[in-house]
Amino acid sequence: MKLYKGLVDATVQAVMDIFVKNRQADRVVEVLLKSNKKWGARDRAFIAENTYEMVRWWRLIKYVSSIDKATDKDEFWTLFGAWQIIKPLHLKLETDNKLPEWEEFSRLNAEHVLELYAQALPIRKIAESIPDWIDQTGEEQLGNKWPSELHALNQPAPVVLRVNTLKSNIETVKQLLGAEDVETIDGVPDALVFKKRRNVFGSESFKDGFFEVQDAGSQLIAPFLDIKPGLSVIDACAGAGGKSLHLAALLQNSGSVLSMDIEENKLTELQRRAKRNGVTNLETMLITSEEIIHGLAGTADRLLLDVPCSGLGVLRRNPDSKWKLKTQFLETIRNVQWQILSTYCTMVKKGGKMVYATCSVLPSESEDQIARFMKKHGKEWKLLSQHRTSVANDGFDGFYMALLQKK
Ligand SMILES: C[S@@+](CC[C@H](N)C(=O)[O-])C[C@H]1O[C@@H](n2cnc3c(N)ncnc32)[C@H](O)[C@@H]1O
Repeated sequence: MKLYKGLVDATVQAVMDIFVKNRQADRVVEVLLKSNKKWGARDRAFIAENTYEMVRWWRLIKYVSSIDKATDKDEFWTLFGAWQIIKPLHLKLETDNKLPEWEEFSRLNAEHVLELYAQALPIRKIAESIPDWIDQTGEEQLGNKWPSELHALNQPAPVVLRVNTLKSNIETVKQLLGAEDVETIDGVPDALVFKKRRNVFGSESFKDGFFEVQDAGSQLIAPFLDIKPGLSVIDACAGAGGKSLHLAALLQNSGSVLSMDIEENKLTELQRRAKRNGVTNLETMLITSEEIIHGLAGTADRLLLDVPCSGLGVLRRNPDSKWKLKTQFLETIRNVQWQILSTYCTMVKKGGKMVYATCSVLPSESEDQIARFMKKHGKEWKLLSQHRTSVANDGFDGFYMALLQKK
């Protein structure tokens, strides 16, 4: 293993910013990589990979370093060094684990680190690096499916694209990106996945709106809503519009998409993306009170409720969220989900359809909410189908979707 001090220092600083200053990992990496134009592609990959790996395996790394709470830079260097010692074993890589003889690594005893690593392996919450309460909740709610799901959620996610059929098609995008570098995905008609990780945001075809980056599981949600050209569709938790853009493409720019959210900045970003995507049938609306929802009663042929959730189905993309999530948040967010589901459903017309979706592996945010809804509203609603994607089973992020029809 060849390490360069400047790159290690940058990585150590990034990890410190994430854990000490409580900054978001993807933002920290983005800003850091922009700050030094001299770094080449390999340097950037080194910093990004090692930062994400350390965030992902944080509890394990602290355990093998015998550091409970790191606050100063020396400790972060030690944690980095410990990760380099166990990394080849833990990620099954064919690289050696000998550290350079730098002063910064002088506190580390490689033999002891490896002993502690062997001790950690049988303890799932440490070996899989997850807070006690998430491990316990996962086990309670997923039973024997939890260990494999948790393990899969700790693997880095592939880069998946959704080809924007308003502007291009899968064959053209394949050629533009290099047909030998991408693959199609069975059952997800507009998806292309990179064989090797690649940053696509700088490419001309991205700037031209030929594709968006969107996980395969997420790409199943808009079609699940049974979209046909000409329909009027509401996406009530639209965020920055990943699924709104897909809905507009499935409508072939006919009918209408009304994208709503409670956060204005997300809707502004959505409008920017809609323009790049060549979307012409979409409007945004900020939700400022429940009156806005009542005012749209009975207007939608289709309603998407992509509700806020724990994000425990997308941990491989946002590994820092496992350290930031708190038990109390789960309780609160379930109430918000229920509130959205039971109030916003009034926007659907008779005979219209609604999809309730989460990016959580937990039934309490997903199947249980729909079961509760059907118990209360079974006279007015029919549950047509439910579907779950699983990182362990199909390699897609962990999404849940339920399709309901208003009688
Ligand atoms: C899972 S995210 C949506 C992701 C988005 N649909 C996409 O595909 O990119 C959930 C969204 O719900 C929004 N939200 C939270 N509470 C809400 C509420 N009461 N009504 C509507 N949207 C809400 C959040 O701001 C967030 O953007």
